[in-house]
Parts: sequence; C-alpha cells; structure tokens
Amino acid sequence: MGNVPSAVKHCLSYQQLLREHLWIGDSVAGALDPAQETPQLPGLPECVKIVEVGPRDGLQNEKMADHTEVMKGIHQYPGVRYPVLTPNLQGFHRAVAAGATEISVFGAASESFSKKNINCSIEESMEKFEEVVKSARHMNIPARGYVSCALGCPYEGNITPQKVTEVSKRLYGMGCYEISLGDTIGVGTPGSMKRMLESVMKEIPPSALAVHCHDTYGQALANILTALQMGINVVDSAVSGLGGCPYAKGASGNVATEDLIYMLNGLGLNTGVNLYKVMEAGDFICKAVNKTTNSKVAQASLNA
Ligand SMILES: CC(C)(COP(=O)([O-])OP(=O)([O-])OC[C@H]1O[C@@H](n2cnc3c(N)ncnc32)[C@H](O)[C@@H]1OP(=O)([O-])[O-])[C@@H](O)C(=O)NCCC(=O)NCCSC(=O)C[C@@](C)(O)CC(=O)[O-]
Repeated sequence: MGNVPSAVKHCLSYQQLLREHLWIGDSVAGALDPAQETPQLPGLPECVKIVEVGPRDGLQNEKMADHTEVMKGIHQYPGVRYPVLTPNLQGFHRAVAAGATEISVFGAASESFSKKNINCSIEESMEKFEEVVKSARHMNIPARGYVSCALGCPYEGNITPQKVTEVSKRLYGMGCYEISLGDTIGVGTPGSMKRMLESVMKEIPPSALAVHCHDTYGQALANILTALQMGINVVDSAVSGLGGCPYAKGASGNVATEDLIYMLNGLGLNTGVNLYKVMEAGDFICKAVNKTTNSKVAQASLNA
C-alpha cells in the first residue's frame, strides 16, 4: 500500500473484515448466521437489508485521505457494492474515475443544513443532483439519495414532514433507486418517525425507502422498529455506532450495527448477518481509531 496513510490502511482492513460478514453498501455482504430459532412477529417485513455505513459515515470524522486514494486502495470483491458520496458532477466524475460503481447524492430537508453541509440551497442542490443522477443513469450506475435532517435540524430545530416529503419526492423523481431518510442529529422519536413516514409514504413506496438513525437521544432502535412496522426493510447502521456528520455538532454516532442485528434477531427477522463476526470487525476498528465502542451489545459481551 506504499504511502497510503494509516487511517486509510485501517479503513481498508476494516472493509475487508466487514465484507466477510455483512452486506457492503455504504456497505458489505456475506456469511450467514445459523438460522434463527425465534419465530417472527406478525406485522414486520420478512427480511431486512442492513446498509453498513461504517466505512463511510463511521470514519468521516477521522483524519482520512480523499476518496480517490481510498477507492484505489481497497480490493473490490465481486457482489459487494462500494457506493461513494458525490455532491456534484465534479465529485461524480472523480468517483467514477476511481472505480465507483454506485453513488449517493446527499440532500437535506433543512435550508440551513444544506448551506453548511454542501454550501448551496436545497433548490441549488437538487439542480446539481439532477445532473449527477442523470449522468449516473446514463452509465448504468445506481444512485441512492439521502435526505438529512428528516427528524430535526441542528440549526433550525423542527423540520416538517411535508418538507422531508418534498425533497424525497424530488430525489426519487430524478431516479434515485432508494431514499435514505436521515435523523442526522438523532433527535427523533417513534412519534416523529411515524408522522414523517406517513407523509413520505404518500409519495414514495416503502420498498424504495430506508432509514438512517443516529442515536444521540437513545431513540434509534425504537425509531427503526417503528419504520419496520410501517413496512420499511432497509436500515443504515455503522459498526460500533461510530460516525456523525461534521456539520451536525453534538450529534452522536449511528445506531450500532451490532445492536440492530441483536434486535432483528430477537424479532425473528432474517438479515443473513453473523453478529459475532460483526463484533469482531467492531473491535478491530475501535482499536484502530482508538475509540470505545458505542454498541451496547458489544459492551455487554465484553463485560460478560
Ligand atoms: C459540496 C462541496 C464540495 C461544495 O464546496 P464549494 O466550496 O461550494 O465548491 P465550489 O464548486 O465553489 O468549488 C470550490 C473548490 O472545490 C473544488 N470542488 C468542488 N466540488 C468538488 C468535489 N466534489 N470534489 C473535489 N473538489 C471539489 C472545486 O474544484 C474548487 O476547487 P479550486 O478551483 O478552488 O481549487 C463542499 O461543500 C463539500 O465537500 N461538502 C461535503 C461535506 C461532507 O462531506 N459532509 C458530510 C457528509 S455526511 C451527510 O451529509 C449526512 C449523511 C449522508 O450521512 C446522512 C445523515 O446522517 O443525515
């Protein structure tokens, strides 16, 4: 790996570990846990796809190299998806040149957050994303859309479900195959999640929606359960609960993948993910970036 900085090296071996055990999306795919004995509860989806955002969201606050360097450094396994965040056409072309085969555009339901995060208004961001998604579709590159601040904004406070719906509809309409609704600062509750989803689902089918919950107020799993009960079966999470947006001060990490899998196993929902191996990957990356895990499941198993 020559001159690759150490944070990138950690990210690469971490990706390798994760790829052996999970779906790789923001991501990972692989080995099956032994079939769960727990009978599935009614009113829930049959299986859940976990989009592992640890290698991206989990590490974006670390001092790391540019995506070009990261993309060049990783070994890309067949059947594994390695999406790259691309805020504009320049980023898109650079990502494709570096070998990206899936991209994500990332908008917000808050004007102030949009300005701080990507230095443009929501309307301007939609114009840029239109260009990106159009180019991606031209090249058969799947594009995912994020909507940040779906349950609250660090600058504006409450965000209306109507605003989230409006932005989600624009992203879906331009060709994003899936819209990930982000509780960027982790302030949502099952109540606000339900109200927001009821509104968004009037315009977008649940099969094209995902939830992305940060855990600042300890509500992430409850919010995810609410989304599952409403028919959503794609959930973003980060191993060890790492992560957070640099433009959302005070916000904690994502819901921990370990805790999410533990809950899904308990509900009898199939993920095809081996919890113990994810914990191994979590332990690896926490040591590499000198952090303690935020996963309650990993903490409990360490203390057991
Ligand atoms: C979007 C920009 C680039 C606009 O930044 P800008 O300053 O407005 O860009 P610009 O068009 O005015 O160009 C300024 C310079 O940047 C260059 N530039 C322009 N675009 C690119 C590019 N793509 N790649 C590399 N270079 C770029 C461009 O070439 C130029 O270089 P110069 O001519 O001065 O040498 C900036 O605001 C930015 O980088 N924002 C991203 C911040 C970020 O990474 N935020 C965290 C993402 S996580 C998130 O958003 C939440 C999420 C997804 O996890 C879900 C959730 O939890 O809610």
